[in-house]
Amino acid sequence: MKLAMVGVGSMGEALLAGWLASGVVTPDEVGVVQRTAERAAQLGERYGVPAVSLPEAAAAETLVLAVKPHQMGGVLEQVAGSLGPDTLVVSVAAGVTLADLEGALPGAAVIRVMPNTPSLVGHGMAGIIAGTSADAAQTGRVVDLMRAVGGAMITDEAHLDALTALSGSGPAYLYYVAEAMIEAGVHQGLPRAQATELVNQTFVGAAAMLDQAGESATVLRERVTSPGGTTAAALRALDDHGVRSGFLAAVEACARRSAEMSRRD
Ligand SMILES: NC(=O)C1=CN([C@@H]2O[C@H](COP(=O)(O)OP(=O)(O)OC[C@H]3O[C@@H](n4cnc5c(N)ncnc54)[C@H](OP(=O)(O)O)[C@@H]3O)[C@@H](O)[C@H]2O)C=CC1
Ligand SMILES: O=C(O)[C@@H]1CCC=N1
Repeated sequence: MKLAMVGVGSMGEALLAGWLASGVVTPDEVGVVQRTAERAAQLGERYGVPAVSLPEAAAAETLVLAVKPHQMGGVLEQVAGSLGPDTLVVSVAAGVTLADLEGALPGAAVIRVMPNTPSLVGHGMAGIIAGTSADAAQTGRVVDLMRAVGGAMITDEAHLDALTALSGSGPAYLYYVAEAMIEAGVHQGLPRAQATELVNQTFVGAAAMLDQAGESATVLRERVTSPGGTTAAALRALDDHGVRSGFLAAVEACARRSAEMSRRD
């Protein structure tokens, strides 16, 4: 089996769907392990991927672990007993360090990835950290998998809390801003459906500009901001309400929580 996944919830399904849509793997090359038979059957219907046993999954070329951090200890114990000699283990869990993974799976090739849910639509962003036993070809294999569903950045574990606070959790901040803008539009008297279409398409357009216009966020913002005009009034209100410092505090809190989750003392 080319790719096995243990835990296919929000993040696991985003990766699975993105990988299958990209063609980097086909359904017959994948096996999934889920806690309940109902969820496994749902994934089978949705993606044509078979449910496999944990020992079968543990012998796959690449084994992706996408359970919640607190569920990882039990899963690693089970995996340790049946890990294939050449199986590459990829964990996407926040707060489960390379030392935790390598301690539970002595000698195994392990790679930590911090992905995000836009992988579902091929616009993910992932940080990748190779463990001590992972070789360049194995790291390259994970880079290829993550590039198939978006961007990939090789980094080191010292930067993972900050990376988690930007790209791992970041989509949630943007959905939060989108929700707030839609609500503001409704307050201005727009029907909710219209406010939603206006905001969603504005996000799509602004994101495409960041991606394709070759200009910084600062330059793009300045181009919208006519002197003495409407945007300047809006940005002044955002500053007055501490939105910029709110983002600084949010990113700090996220990175701090990621670090806390990584500490076992
Ligand atoms: N959500 C996100 O945006 C991101 C999440 N992550 C990481 O991804 C991991 C998963 O998060 P998320 O997808 O949000 O969580 P979910 O709860 O949505 O998914 C976890 C999945 O694992 C399943 N599961 C639990 N225990 C087992 C087991 N022993 N064997 C097989 N399957 C099992 C759960 O099944 P059941 O529901 O039946 O318990 C569930 O489907 C976390 O470690 C998180 O840190 C990383 C980056 C972004
Ligand atoms: O909220 C969490 O803990 C996970 C990790 C990054 C995004 N979601």
